[in-house]
Amino acid sequence: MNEKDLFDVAIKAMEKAYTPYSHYNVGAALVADNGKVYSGVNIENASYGLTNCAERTAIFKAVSEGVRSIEALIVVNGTKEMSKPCGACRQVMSEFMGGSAPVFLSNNSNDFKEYKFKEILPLAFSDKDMD
Ligand SMILES: O=c1ccn([C@H]2C[C@H](O)[C@@H](CO)O2)c(=O)[nH]1
Ligand SMILES: [Zn+2]
Repeated sequence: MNEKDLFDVAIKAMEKAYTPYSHYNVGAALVADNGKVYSGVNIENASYGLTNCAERTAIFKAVSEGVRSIEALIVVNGTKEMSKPCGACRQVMSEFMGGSAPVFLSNNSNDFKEYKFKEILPLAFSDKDMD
């Protein structure tokens, strides 16, 4: 699965985003250690702070099926602006991603910026060595 395939999965997943408050749709897709691909969307709430981002939804779906390591992750959104995961999601990523694992930040138009995880969360508070 390359970043283009992962992009297609995330864009398709994004149709299911639940965003009655912000109308800002986000989709995420990841490749897990078991070879499977998991997707997630943002899920908002009338109590705004309880919103779960697309990235964490995808990660929590994977981990709840036994995944403990994420090999690659992409984030798309419904606009032309590139996605930027929030701090909470970056911290959750640090639990399951190695420092060199690729994170693709994208938009709705198949533009990519590829980062190593450690580039988007330097000095991570983590149990692991971020290599
Ligand atoms: O990387 C991001 C940034 C924001 N959001 C969501 C949270 C909220 O539903 C909406 C606006 O912040 O976008 C994500 O899911 N992922
Ligand atoms: Zn987030």
